[in-house]
Amino acid sequence: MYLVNARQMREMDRFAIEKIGIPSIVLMETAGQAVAQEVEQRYPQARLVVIAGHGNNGGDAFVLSRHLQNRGFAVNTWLVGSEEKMTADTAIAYRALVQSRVHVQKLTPKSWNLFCRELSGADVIIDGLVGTGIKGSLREEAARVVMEINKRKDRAAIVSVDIPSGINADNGVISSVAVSADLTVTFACPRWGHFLFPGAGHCGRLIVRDIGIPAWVGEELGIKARLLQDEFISTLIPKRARHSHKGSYGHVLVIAGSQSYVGAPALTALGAIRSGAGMVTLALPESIQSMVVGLTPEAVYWPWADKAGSFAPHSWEALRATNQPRYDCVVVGPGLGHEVDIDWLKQVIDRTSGPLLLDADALNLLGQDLTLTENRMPVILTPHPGEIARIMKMTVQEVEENRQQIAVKFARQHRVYLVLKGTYSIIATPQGTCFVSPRGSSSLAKGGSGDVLSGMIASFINQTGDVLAGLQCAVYVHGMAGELMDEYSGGASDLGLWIGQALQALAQKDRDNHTL
Ligand SMILES: NC(=O)C1=CN([C@@H]2O[C@H](COP(=O)(O)OP(=O)(O)OC[C@H]3O[C@@H](n4cnc5c(N)ncnc54)[C@H](OP(=O)(O)O)[C@@H]3O)[C@@H](O)[C@H]2O)[C@@H](O)CC1
Ligand SMILES: Nc1ncnc2c1ncn2[C@@H]1O[C@H](COP(=O)(O)OP(=O)(O)O)[C@@H](O)[C@H]1O
Ligand SMILES: [K+]
Repeated sequence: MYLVNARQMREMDRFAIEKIGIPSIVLMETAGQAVAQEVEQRYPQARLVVIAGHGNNGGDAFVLSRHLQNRGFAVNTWLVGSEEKMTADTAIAYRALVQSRVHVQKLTPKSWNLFCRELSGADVIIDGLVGTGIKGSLREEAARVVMEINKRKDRAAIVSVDIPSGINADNGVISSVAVSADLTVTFACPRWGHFLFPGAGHCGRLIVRDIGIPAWVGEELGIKARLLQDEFISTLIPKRARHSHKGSYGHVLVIAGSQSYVGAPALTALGAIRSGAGMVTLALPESIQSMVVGLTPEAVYWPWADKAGSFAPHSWEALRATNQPRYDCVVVGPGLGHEVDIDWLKQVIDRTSGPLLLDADALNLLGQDLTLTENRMPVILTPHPGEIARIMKMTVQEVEENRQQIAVKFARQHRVYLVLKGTYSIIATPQGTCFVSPRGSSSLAKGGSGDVLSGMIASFINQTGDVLAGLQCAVYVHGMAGELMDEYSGGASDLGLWIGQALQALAQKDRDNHTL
């Protein structure tokens, strides 16, 4: 499913109207009906207050008001704005509502108290004040309305049309206030503002409804961002052949760990093992090997020269050995600590082949010289916002406010695959495309979950034989496993169990899709 900004949504609309010939009023009618259906299904017999602005978002709200009234709902509809400023389609939707003998009240200083009383008596409040057409911060009257809506949050369900009013659909920024919705019904495809914070935190449950714009329009318009979904991921999950052996599923090499971070290599190995890797070798500073062995008996151990509990400066020379097995994907970084230096990393990069994933402390080293991976492909970087901020010499806030642009620009410029981790992780490719995973949970907001993800990425790259597919599977399944795990009690080392459950759920989905 495509993920768009406000301009791209307008272009999709225009294409549907001008090139396909769907009249714009039909799109509005379909959009309004779609929200009406969602409300009818979820809140039967509710008393509704519908709030409409004079833009097309308000037009959608007028349409849904008419349909819900026709289905027997008690609806009070308010216009916040003026009839004169309505768009052509909104004016049509408004007239149809009025001519259906529905009284639309106008919000004025005089009617304000009545408006507040009606809000207090509502079971469901529909927010059609402003959608993707918002400019800057909400003006005073709209902001007051939003605050009144939010005051009823405990007593009424709040449903936003397209996007909660006050959120910038391009970047999720809230300049002043925004509606805090329980349910948001959007059309055709989601907008970035639904997945970028703080806006994303105001959407409640997000429903995407088809309004008749064919999916290929996104491709036609060159839209490069997509939201990952179960149906797509279930087709990527590699099948296990009955007639297979450990060599069939790839060999992962993890170069990680130090005295202070004994668990990190173990968690990375666990991520790889629990998601189907055939073989995992752990290269560790010699002195910590005995501690890690007890944590992951499935791994093969490769002790490297040690200096005070970290990799010694020349420990990379282990890679010179001529009798090494073939490693299909290499992970460097989890728990390295601060003792290794950039020359050590350079040697490791130069002396390994195949897909290379740099995580954690390896990313901090890479920040000292971004040319290190220039001649090495493919390279995968998995920073959290703090790590990319350090690499790019920005603040975490700057990163979080520009997640999409930073991920895409960095991946293109440095010709790497980048996973910008976070509540909705973004995968960006060297070609400039990007993918957002809607999956995840606060159960993952704990030390070590990123280490597990790195192992999963390597494992899925090997099993799918494709870097992008491996990244998509790993990030998505990691998020699903987090959703299945208890938010409080589940830790990174418990993820293994839930990875299995997530994979089974996806396999079932794939079977369902192929059953007539
Ligand atoms: N394919 C789809 O997805 C379809 C989408 N559709 C719908 O169209 C919507 C987009 O419609 P749109 O372009 O008319 O803009 P919209 O969101 O109503 O905002 C403009 C209005 O907001 C106002 N306003 C602006 N800034 C403001 C501020 N700071 N503070 C206060 N007010 C402010 C502005 O007022 P003005 O400045 O003009 O006085 C104007 O009235 C989209 O979200 C979806 O619901 C469907 O109808 C069809 C298919
Ligand atoms: N609230 C959340 N919702 C979804 N995913 C989350 C959340 N918090 C953390 N995660 C995920 O958990 C992982 C944490 O990685 P990271 O910060 O590198 O942890 P560590 O370095 O301790 O292993 C990332 O994949 C991130 O996307
Ligand atoms: K809205």
